Amino acid sequence: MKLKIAIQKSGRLNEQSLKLLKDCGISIDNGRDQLKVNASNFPIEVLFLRNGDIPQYLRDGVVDLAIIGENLLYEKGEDLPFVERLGFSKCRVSMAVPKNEFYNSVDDLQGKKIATSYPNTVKKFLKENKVEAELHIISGSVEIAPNIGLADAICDIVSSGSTLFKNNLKETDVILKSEAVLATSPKLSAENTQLLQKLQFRIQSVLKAKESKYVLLNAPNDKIDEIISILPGMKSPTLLPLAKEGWSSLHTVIQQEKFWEIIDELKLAGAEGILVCPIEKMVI
Ligand SMILES: Nc1ncnc2c1ncn2[C@@H]1O[C@H](COP(=O)(O)OP(=O)(O)OP(=O)(O)O)[C@@H](O)[C@H]1O
Ligand SMILES: O=P(O)(O)OC[C@H]1O[C@H](OP(=O)(O)OP(=O)(O)O)[C@H](O)[C@@H]1O
Ligand SMILES: [Mg+2]
Repeated sequence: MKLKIAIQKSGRLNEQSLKLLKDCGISIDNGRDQLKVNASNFPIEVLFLRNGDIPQYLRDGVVDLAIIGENLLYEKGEDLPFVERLGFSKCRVSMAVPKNEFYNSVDDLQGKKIATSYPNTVKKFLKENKVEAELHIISGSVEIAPNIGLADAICDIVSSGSTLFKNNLKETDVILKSEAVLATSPKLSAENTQLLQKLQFRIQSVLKAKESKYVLLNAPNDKIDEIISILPGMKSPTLLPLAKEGWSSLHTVIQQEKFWEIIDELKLAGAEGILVCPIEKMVI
């Protein structure tokens, strides 16, 4: 009994997918050019594959799981389920046209030429908007297409927007937002579903820890109640007496994004020596 997980052989998702497995305590020693590796301490085999091939492998049950972009599921695997969002490789799939081109609405794409590596995504978008356009399917460097006269518009992945900017294009419509997900095969066996649950538990502990911070601070005892009222969602923080008479140390876990919102309030309320530490795993 062993799970087979596909991850991208090389490219945007490869490094962070491997890091996630490592953070889950799964050791894989992928020697150079090895396309199939067994973990030494978890019943899982990692297959390094081309991104675009992965949906079909999932469908056929050749692999049980895969780490892929949600956008690829939308393009090639709408029938395939996913069980976790993994929080990395966040991007969107968008339409774009030359910066100086007049663009009011999607109707302006009527009869135009659109270059893309994601034909099904574009077809769905055009159909929903009742627009007919001509597709040019290319496998990369899509943003160059309008500049070389190949197309009037493009549909591609946008993250920082710098590739669009450098190619004098403007984003006009966001078709979908995406991040890496853990997708599953519809043919997953009952035994492997159990293993998947084990893996998911580990992934959730890692993800939860990433979004949380362990905060320690010192404060005079008469300020502790006020400080606790500022801390979001805290039921019962740990309180320890300091050697200094009348002072305590307060320990708590808060969401990283909340921390910056409340730091000034904490200081104003009398908190001192505030330490913010990363959490490696969080088991709930
Ligand atoms: N600029 C980006 N920022 C964030 N995420 C991105 C970006 N570009 C791509 N992605 C995400 O990473 C995934 C993989 O992209 P990448 O360009 O590495 O591979 P690919 O060209 O789709 O596939 P292949 O493995 O066949 O080369 C995409 O499906 C998308 O979800
Ligand atoms: O908005 P940005 O931050 O500029 O990112 C978007 C770019 O990143 C991806 O290309 P990638 O570098 O993966 O090259 P590729 O075309 O070979 O896939 C995508 O295809 C865009 O071109
Ligand atoms: Mg790419």
